[in-house]
Amino acid sequence: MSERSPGTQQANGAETFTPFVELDRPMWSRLSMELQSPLTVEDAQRLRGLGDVLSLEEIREVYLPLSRLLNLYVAAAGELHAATTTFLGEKTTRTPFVIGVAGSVAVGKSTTARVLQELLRRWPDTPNVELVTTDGFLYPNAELERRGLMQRKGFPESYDRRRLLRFVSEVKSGAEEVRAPWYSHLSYDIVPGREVVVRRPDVLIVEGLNVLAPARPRADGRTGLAVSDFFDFSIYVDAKTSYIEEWYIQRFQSLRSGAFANPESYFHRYADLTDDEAHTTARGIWKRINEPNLIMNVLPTRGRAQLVLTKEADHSIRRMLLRKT
Ligand SMILES: Nc1ncnc2c1ncn2[C@@H]1O[C@H](COP(=O)(O)OP(=O)(O)O)[C@@H](O)[C@H]1O
Ligand SMILES: CC(C)(COP(=O)(O)O)[C@@H](O)C(=O)NCCC(=O)O
Repeated sequence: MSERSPGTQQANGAETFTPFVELDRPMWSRLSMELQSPLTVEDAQRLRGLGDVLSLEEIREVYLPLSRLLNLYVAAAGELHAATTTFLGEKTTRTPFVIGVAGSVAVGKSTTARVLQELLRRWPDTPNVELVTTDGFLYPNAELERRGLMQRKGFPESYDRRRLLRFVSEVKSGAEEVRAPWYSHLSYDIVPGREVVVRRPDVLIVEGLNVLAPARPRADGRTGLAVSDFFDFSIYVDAKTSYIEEWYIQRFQSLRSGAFANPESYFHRYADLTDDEAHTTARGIWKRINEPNLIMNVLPTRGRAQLVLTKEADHSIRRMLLRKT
C-alpha cells in the first residue's frame, strides 16, 4: 500500500513539485467500500472495448470509487455555478458537468468512458449521461488528403478543432440541442448525414486522444480557448508505451476476423493476412502514426489531467494519481 502526498518529491536526487496524490488500488478501493456495484458480468462484457480487460472486481475497486468522487464533484460544481449566477443576479439553471477522457490509441479510453457513463447514470442526480468521441471531429478523409494529413490521423491538426470547441462550449452553456458529426471505424471516415445529437445532459463525457491539449496561440499572438477549458473533471488513461503497442497489434490481429472481415471495412484487404503479416502491418501503422502522436502530442498532456489511471501489462488499473491542488 502506498500514498504519496502532493508537495515536494525526490526525482533523480532533485526535489520536484507534484500536485498529485498517488494511491495504489487497495487504498483507492477502500474509498467506497460501502457501495454495492450495480453492474453485472454481462454489463462488463458489453462495456469492454475489443482486446481490453474489464472485471467486476475492477468495476468495484476502481470505477465505483471514481463514480463516487465524480458525484461529489457534480454537487460541488453545481454549488459553485449557483454562487456565480447569484452574484450576477441571474436565475440559476443547471449546466452539464463535462468530463474529458484522454490517452493513447488502444489504451482503452472507450472502456473507461463507457463504464463511467453507466455508473454515473445510476446516481440519482445524473440520470442523463451522454458520451461523445472526438473522432467525429476528424476532417473527412477527402479533406485530410487535400491537406496531406492521411498519415497524421489522430494528430491535433487532423481535427476540426474549432468545431469541437464550439460543440463543447455550446453543450456546457446549456444549449437545448447540439449536433456533432459521426465517424465510422469501419469506413475509416466521417459518415455524411449521420450525426450525434446531445440534448442538455446532466453529464457529458468527451473521449479522445487530444482532449487535454492546450490552447493554440492565435494569429494575433493571444492564446485562445481549449476544449479542456470547459471540463469540470479530466482523466488520462495511461500505460507504458510498449504495452500499448502490444495491445494495438493484438487488437489489429483480432480485427481480421471481426471488423476487417466485412467487405465494407477500409481495412478489408488486411482480413486474410497471416499472424506474422498482420503483426508487421500493425506495427508499421503504430510506428508511423500512433506512437509518434502519443509521444509528441498525447503524453505531454498527461500532467494536465485531474486523475491519471495507470494500467499494467494485463490491462488492469493498478495506480491512481489524483490532483489535490
Ligand atoms: N480499425 C478498426 N475497426 C473497428 N473498430 C476499431 C478499429 N480501430 C479501433 N476500433 C474500436 O474503436 C474504439 C476506439 O479505439 P481507440 O481510438 O484506439 O481508443 P481506445 O482503445 O483507447 O478506446 C475501440 O472500441 C476499438 O475497438
Ligand atoms: C480515430 C482515431 C484517430 C481515434 O480518434 P479519437 O476518438 O481518439 O479522437 C484512431 O482510432 C485512429 O484510427 N487512428 C489512425 C491510425 C490507425 O489506423 O491506427
